[in-house]
Amino acid sequence: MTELTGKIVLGPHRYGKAENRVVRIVRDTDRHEIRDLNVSSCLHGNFDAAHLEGDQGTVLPTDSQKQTIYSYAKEKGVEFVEEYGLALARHFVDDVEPVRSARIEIEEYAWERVVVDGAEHDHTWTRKGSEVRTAAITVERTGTDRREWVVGGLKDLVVLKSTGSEFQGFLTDPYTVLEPAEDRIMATSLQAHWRFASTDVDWDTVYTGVRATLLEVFANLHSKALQQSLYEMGRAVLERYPSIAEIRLSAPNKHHFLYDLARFGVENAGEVFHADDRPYGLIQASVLREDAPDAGIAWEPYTGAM
Ligand SMILES: O=c1[nH]c(=O)c2[nH]c(=O)[nH]c2[nH]1
Repeated sequence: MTELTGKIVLGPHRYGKAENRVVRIVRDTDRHEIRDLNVSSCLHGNFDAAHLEGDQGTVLPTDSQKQTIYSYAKEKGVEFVEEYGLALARHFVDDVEPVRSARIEIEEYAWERVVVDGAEHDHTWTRKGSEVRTAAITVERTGTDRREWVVGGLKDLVVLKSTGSEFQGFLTDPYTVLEPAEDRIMATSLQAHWRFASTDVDWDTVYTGVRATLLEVFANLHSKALQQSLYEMGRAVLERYPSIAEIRLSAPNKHHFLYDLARFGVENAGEVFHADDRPYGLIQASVLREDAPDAGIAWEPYTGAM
């Protein structure tokens, strides 16, 4: 047994208010708008004494962070979640002395208008699908220098194609029982997060375009594996959007196994499947430019929201 006797010290630490559920209604006219957000703040800085001595002198309460998050939803607005996140992160870094870096993580839930008598209703919506838009904004101060990173993204985008996917020619070992598939269902619940090279971006246009590009390539590429699909999806995004330095993709392989109907003398030519929920293959890849600017702490997750 190894016995360790080294001095015990405080390691990395940070704190914030996680998962503030902010719903902002814009009611300047009779046609209201809704933004439905889950916002987390995370501060990193000179907070050693709170851990070592119980001294709260440098600790801005997580409750104050929460109040700021709600007040900024009105003061700054949430038209673009990336700008709202930047305003919050800059505030914590610039105005709260002990803070060295601040990270704001945002999930946005989509709503769509109810249609009544053929017309979209002014102030009633239904929740739209499982898909979530995400943004992670990090601002860091070193001396007089300030660095900023914005990572846009989406998650829980469930997508399935019923042909145009194969998986063959794989390495085998004594435990391999998988049969090669030349025509299979491919389905996933996609997570994609893309890091911008700057903060001067047409946020919504890029979001809509990236989402459409991911789906277009998933649909149109004849896929030899999920790995190939992810790379081609990422490559297409970088080719079309020069404001993006890097994209990270994570895709559970939602397996659909051909159901054995031969036992009943019934033919099954790719028509009846069993959708298995676990275990699942989990394929992850990042695609980036060779000249991508330094990612710094852009990818350090806080809540696990992304
Ligand atoms: O697209 C796939 N990639 C894999 O790595 C893999 N492994 C597996 O069993 N099925 C699949 N499908």
